Amino acid sequence: MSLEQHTQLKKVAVLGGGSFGTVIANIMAEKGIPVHQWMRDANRADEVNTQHENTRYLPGYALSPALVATTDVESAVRDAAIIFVSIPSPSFRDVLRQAKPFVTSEQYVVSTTKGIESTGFHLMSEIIKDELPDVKVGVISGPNLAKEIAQHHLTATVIASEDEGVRALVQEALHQSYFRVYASSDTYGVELGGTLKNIYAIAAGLSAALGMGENTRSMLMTRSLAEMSRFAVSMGANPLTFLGLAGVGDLMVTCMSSLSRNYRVGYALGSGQSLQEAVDALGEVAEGVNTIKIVKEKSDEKEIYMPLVSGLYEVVFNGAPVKEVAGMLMTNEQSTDVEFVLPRDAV
Ligand SMILES: NC(=O)C1=CN([C@@H]2O[C@H](COP(=O)(O)OP(=O)(O)OC[C@H]3O[C@@H](n4cnc5c(N)ncnc54)[C@H](O)[C@@H]3O)[C@@H](O)[C@H]2O)C=CC1
Ligand SMILES: O=C(CO)COP(=O)(O)O
Repeated sequence: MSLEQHTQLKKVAVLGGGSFGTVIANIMAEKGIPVHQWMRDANRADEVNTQHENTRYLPGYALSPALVATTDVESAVRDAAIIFVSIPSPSFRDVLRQAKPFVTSEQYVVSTTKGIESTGFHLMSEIIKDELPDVKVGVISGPNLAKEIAQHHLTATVIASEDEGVRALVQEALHQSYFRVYASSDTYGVELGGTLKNIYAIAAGLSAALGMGENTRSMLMTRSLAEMSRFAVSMGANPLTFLGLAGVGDLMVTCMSSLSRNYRVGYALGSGQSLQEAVDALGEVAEGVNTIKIVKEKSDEKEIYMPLVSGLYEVVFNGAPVKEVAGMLMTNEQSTDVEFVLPRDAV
């Protein structure tokens, strides 16, 4: 479908009834675009349609009365110009398969999910291409705490796609007075940025719970950026993407806000809870927990130097004391600040 044909957005679909799916759907409903949000829970759909609230994931936030929720995936997806998929990574492929019989090659499919499929290291854009090889694909990512968007705090995101039409249409669909959408062609880098920062948000929550200071937090965030861009570049991403909203922008918000679920998991661990207790208390997805494991495995396999990931893995999954791990990181071999300026092996 050409861009001209798309410009009147007659219908958009959002798959997922959680906090992010709901705010993305609501942004478009508020500007008059017909939005069909698919969710599996019939009571929740009924609540969105009649009370205009999602009390499980966004309690206390009024939703647009124009937002239509449904449990029928066919009616949600059929004839939608864009299908946003906002489903946690472990279920992403399964939900795409449910939608697949009703999706045509003219539709655009855009992931909002910040995670990696555990078997085979697939990002969500790769799963879309795998399951729906004929559609055009995009991802959105950036510093986008759902509850702040629901309150209309000024926010920006990135639409990344190799296809100009996808980028333009998503900008048109999501742009709002409080929501600005920037474009990128580095799909893999933007997607990895959103995914990897969840790991470091857990580390930031841990260090906050242990009363570490602001110097520590700045060091942690900056070295996290160095580590995540090193990993992403070795996987084929553009390092400059990490200077943008989907890199440093998302890293900052997630490492600094207690609204981040990943940060909260880290904080709970640092306060003495077990991983199971921390995850159970959250009741929502914290993608970073699985991502630590998946990225640790991949970095070991590809021999990518990721001391923060290795240390965090020991803390989260093997019960290593944080202070001991932090001590080891501080006494590691000497290194360089920005390795794209002075390579690591130059010291
Ligand atoms: N909440 C946020 O602030 C942001 C979240 N994201 C990303 O968006 C993705 C979705 O996150 P949230 O909406 O926040 O998660 P959430 O935990 O709030 O909700 C997850 C939703 O997915 C549904 N779901 C899970 N498995 C399902 C299945 N098999 N079939 C049907 N529905 C299923 C749940 O019922 C729930 O409605 C995550 O990857 C997250 O990292 C991205 C930006 C911001
Ligand atoms: O990705 C997010 C903000 O950009 C949300 O982070 P959490 O999944 O940690 O809540």
